[in-house]
Amino acid sequence: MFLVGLTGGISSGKSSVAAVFRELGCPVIDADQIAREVVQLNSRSYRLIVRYFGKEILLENGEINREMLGSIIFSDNEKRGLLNSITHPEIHKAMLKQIFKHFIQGYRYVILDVPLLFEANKLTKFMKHTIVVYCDPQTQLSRLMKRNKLTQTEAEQRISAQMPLEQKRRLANHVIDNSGESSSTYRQACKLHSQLEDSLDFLTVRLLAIVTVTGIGGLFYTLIRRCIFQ
Ligand SMILES: Nc1ncnc2c1ncn2[C@@H]1O[C@H](COP(=O)(O)OP(=O)(O)OP(=O)(O)O)[C@@H](O)[C@H]1O
Repeated sequence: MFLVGLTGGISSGKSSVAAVFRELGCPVIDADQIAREVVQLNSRSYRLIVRYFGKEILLENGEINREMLGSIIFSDNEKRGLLNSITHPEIHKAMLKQIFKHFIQGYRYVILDVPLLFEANKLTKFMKHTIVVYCDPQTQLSRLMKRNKLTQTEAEQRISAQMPLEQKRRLANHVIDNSGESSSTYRQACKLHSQLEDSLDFLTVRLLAIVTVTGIGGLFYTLIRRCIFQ
């Protein structure tokens, strides 16, 4: 099995493309969803966040006010680092669990939907392929304004707070252009899915797993034989 990173810009169409891959039977691990799960009430990360950021960041129902936390760390590098050091290990652990589950289930590849894949950078080295969901600047702006009910200035501010989509496009080894109709995006995703399914990259990890399991099994067998026959 191998890992494929799916990323893009705000409102460029990552969720829409992820939905197509799911429909095609490919497992998609959603980093945003995991990030929400690891800070759920009374989890380890939750307790640490409340300890370091105070009860002011809680909503009335006791859950973390993610928007408030987001605005606190937006302009404070030290606090962002602290929050990342609390949540990232938990997020990575949860991701690894899901990756392992899909590996055991025999999937050839798994998609990791990580909006800040290139910004975070740490994960890219584990990705055999990277996909950027691109759309032209005008389309991205109008879709964002429409979806989030933002003014043009607000939407432009959100877009410019991220790494430029053009730059992400150059960093990726596959690009799905979502500037047009959904049907065009669907066709591009289907084509890429067949290409990834046909790739023999999945064999590397499978062979490695077989060699490891056989090696460990052989070692145990030798040890047991020695214990019995000595
Ligand atoms: N090909 C398309 N044609 C028309 N609208 C589209 C198309 N693709 C996506 N959209 C719309 O654009 C908006 C953004 O799409 P989507 O939620 O998939 O993007 P995203 O990259 O996951 O966004 P974010 O990361 O900001 O949550 C949604 O309202 C979606 O319905």
